[in-house]
Amino acid sequence: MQSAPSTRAGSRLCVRCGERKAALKRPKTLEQICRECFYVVFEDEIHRTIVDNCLFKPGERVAIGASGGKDSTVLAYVLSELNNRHKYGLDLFLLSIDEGITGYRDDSLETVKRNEIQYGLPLKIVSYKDLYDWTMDDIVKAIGLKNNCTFCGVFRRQALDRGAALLKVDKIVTGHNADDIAETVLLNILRGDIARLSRCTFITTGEDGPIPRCKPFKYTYEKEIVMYAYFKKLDYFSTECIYSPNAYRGFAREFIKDLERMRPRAILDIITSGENFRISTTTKMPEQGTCERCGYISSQKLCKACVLLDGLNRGLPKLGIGRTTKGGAGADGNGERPGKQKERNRSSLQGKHGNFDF
Ligand SMILES: Nc1ncnc2c1ncn2[C@@H]1O[C@H](COP(=O)(O)OP(=O)(O)OP(=O)(O)O)[C@@H](O)[C@H]1O
Repeated sequence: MQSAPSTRAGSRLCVRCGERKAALKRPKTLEQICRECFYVVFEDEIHRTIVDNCLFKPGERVAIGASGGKDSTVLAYVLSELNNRHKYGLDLFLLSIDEGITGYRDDSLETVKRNEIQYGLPLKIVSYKDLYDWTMDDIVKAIGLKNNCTFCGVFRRQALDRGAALLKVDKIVTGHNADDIAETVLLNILRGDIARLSRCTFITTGEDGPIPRCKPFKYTYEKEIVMYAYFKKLDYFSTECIYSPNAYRGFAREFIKDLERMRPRAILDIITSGENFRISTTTKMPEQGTCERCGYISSQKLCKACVLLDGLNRGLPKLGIGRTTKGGAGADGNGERPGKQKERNRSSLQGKHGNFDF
């Protein structure tokens, strides 16, 4: 269901081509441009981001994390266009994680299945039920609405890696956009999460982990993604997750939207600030190892997913939430006790959908 974005352009000519009537005011620059020029600048900026940051090598297999939402749908569409146009030589796949959220993910997966046909990209779906024997519906029954995003974020992160391994891809790309990254910078500052602050602006992460992840929309504004999807009539699913009442991120989001209204560059400025933070050399950072139980990357004896699963399976779903557990991955950002550097450096994996750090 697509609602019309506000495009607010007058009857002037496009400032780029000077020929066609302007159809929209570009949110990033406030230029009045026509639709055709908007497509060109939007796609070219993503192409430049890909080339300037050497995101891909010819011949690579790349999984697009496809939720059916606007960001990943536009990413799948634009990436396959650019791949053909600029001959990147990539083998693209859609990778969807079915968290088991009735009335939300089942519907959005139907959109991804249509995208599979529309864009001619093979789709792989991996479910929490198969991987963990728990769906998010089951988890919410056990833990309630508070903190469920922690489970979802931790489990999705691993599920994407496991799905990517099944597809034998070299890279995962996600639809995280400039607004998402600016929010994450702000939230990491507010939570004092230095370890995450230092890497949340990286365009590629996880190069030391199982499969690197990149964010080709790092500099792409959410409003422009919505406009692009709307004008191109892309088929996407636009309902918010029924289990994600993450108020803290919501406030950060609203704050950034207010700043953007006053100064469109604010989003890029926050990202630049995040990139330029320098972490004191005396700050202790977590050391990367592997989980003793499942072998997944972890800075603790057990990875966060195993700690959370332990809690669920023992009927103690709050185990691993908001408190550091002995021998297990530590505190979640929300339940954090102040002033404990060691804990603050650990994961606060709670994002809009729990996925703070890609
Ligand atoms: N269930 C999923 N399966 C595969 N990839 C996912 C899934 N959920 C999120 N992602 C990936 O993580 C990115 C950021 O997810 P987030 O939950 O923040 O949603 P979003 O900003 O609304 O993005 P989208 O509009 O693509 O849903 C998505 O763009 C997508 O690439």
